[in-house]
Amino acid sequence: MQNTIIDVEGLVKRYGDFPAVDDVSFSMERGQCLAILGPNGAGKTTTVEILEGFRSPAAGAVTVLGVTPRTAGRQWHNRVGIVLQSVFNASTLKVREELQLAATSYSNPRPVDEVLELVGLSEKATSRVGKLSGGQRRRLDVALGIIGRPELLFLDEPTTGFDPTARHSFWEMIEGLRLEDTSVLLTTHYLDEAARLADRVLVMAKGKIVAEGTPESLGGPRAHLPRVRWTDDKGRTCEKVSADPTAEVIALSREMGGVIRDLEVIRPTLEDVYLQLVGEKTPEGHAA
Ligand SMILES: Nc1ncnc2c1ncn2[C@@H]1O[C@H](COP(=O)(O)OP(=O)(O)OP(=O)(O)O)[C@@H](O)[C@H]1O
Repeated sequence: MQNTIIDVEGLVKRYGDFPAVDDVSFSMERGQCLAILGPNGAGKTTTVEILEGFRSPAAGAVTVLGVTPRTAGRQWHNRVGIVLQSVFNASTLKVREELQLAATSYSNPRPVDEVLELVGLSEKATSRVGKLSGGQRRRLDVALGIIGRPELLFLDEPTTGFDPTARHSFWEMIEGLRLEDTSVLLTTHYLDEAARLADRVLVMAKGKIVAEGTPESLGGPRAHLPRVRWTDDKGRTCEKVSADPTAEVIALSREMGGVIRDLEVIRPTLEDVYLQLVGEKTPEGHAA
């Protein structure tokens, strides 16, 4: 079985003259969860829609599961699960019926009740699709994406509209699917979601990849250094980036005669690193 399941080389997509995706290359290995992050309009959905076969590239080469998505046949579609960014589902069916109908398209679908349980919709099995709340509809979208037991699952902003409990259940569900070797390509604006689920992260901005790495290494080692923050004797907030915060705190404690006012040691989250990468935040505070 091949290990590279997504291979993108020099991908370009223009809308008129506007380069929505501008010479993007990356690959994804089987079993990985890859998160594509980036501000609104960065080109994430356009890239993913090309990988899903919904759009044609202007230039570049794309293979997904060894096949060019735009011309892929039914067999390929059976191996791929897709949860689009927003889906208008005008179905008049009940939730279980909707899933039963979807399951008939696949050769080896998951049992409907198992899927209902996985996405937390068992109690809504007999409700009409049109009567679901926004978050419940989103769970149904995810259920429709996974019912065919896909090898590769595309999730475009899957937890938008979920309450915090539902998001945590969703993450556990994805972790469960990954234990069954499902590869996942995720786009999300929730950095905690990417940090929790992804092995690798790509950051896109203005149609290009501006950074890539693991959630722990993105942006280089300096971006992950902890900050020691405190209030000095004049009431000013001070901050120092340090590879050795313990030494910093000991030195400060000596200097300040024991108690360090408002002491905090802050480890940058993926969100902090991301915001610096896309230029929406500069390191704050002033050094001592
Ligand atoms: N069908 C279209 N016609 C013209 N321009 C488009 C079309 N679809 C997207 N664009 C433009 O291409 C750029 C990239 O859009 P895309 O939807 O890929 O971004 P995104 O990173 O997914 O954004 P978001 O986080 O808001 O979903 C945007 O500037 C958008 O306005």
